[in-house]
Amino acid sequence: MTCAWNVILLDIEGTTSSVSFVYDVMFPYVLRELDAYLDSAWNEPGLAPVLDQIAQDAGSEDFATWTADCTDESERRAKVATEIRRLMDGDVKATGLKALQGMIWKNGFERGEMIAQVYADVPEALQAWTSAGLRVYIYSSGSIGAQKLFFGHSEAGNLLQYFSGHFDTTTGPKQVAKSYDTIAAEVGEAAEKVLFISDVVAELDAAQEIGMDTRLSIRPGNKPVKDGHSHEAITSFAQVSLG
Ligand SMILES: CSCCC(=O)C(=O)COP(=O)(O)O
Ligand SMILES: [Mg+2]
Repeated sequence: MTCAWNVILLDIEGTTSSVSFVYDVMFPYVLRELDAYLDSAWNEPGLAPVLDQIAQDAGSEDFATWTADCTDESERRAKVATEIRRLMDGDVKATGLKALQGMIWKNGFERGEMIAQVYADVPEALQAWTSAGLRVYIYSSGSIGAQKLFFGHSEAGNLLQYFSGHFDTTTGPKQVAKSYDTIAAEVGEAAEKVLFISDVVAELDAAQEIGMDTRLSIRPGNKPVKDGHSHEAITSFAQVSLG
């Protein structure tokens, strides 16, 4: 059997998994744990680059410059917590925020306080696609660390074995065509050999602009999509026909 694609690239929220799991379980977990996490992890070396990224996302050079007006560490921590809450209120998909969320979710997934929801057709499709010789990658606004925690602790078990790799916003914004060019180059395929599935038309438009094939994911609870787009819609991965 010859297949139209060599690679399937997947979004998470609204595609493999429900928007409500992210908004009603994962984001509240971050808001609940944020202050305690910042207190306990403040001096850990892994936090420093994330704080620099949060400062850069806010338009500053680095964390030291961004917090130059703070008189002590508790003021610096409070400034970070306020910024994280502001970004989450606006659902901003900033790279630093996403990295910090991933670090906070680590405890939740590893202690079994959260188990990632995936649609029932997802594990079956991952199995079928990889058995057919396709490579599957994730491209999500969630950090690569968060993606690995998520699929490593799903209600269908550890699904990481199915993925050949992961991309997040460190590759570029999801609504920008150049990001998909970079991904095609990194996975070593012509854009035409990549199928991208997402719930967001602007992301699909960007992928289509460079020649990727696309499917619009329609799942319960997704934001309604306006007519007039040029993407075939699917309600289940079982509708992806390998030819
Ligand atoms: C494990 S990713 C958690 C969900 C998340 O934070 C997010 O922003 C998902 O965005 P997507 O690009 O997958 O729609
Ligand atoms: Mg999505």
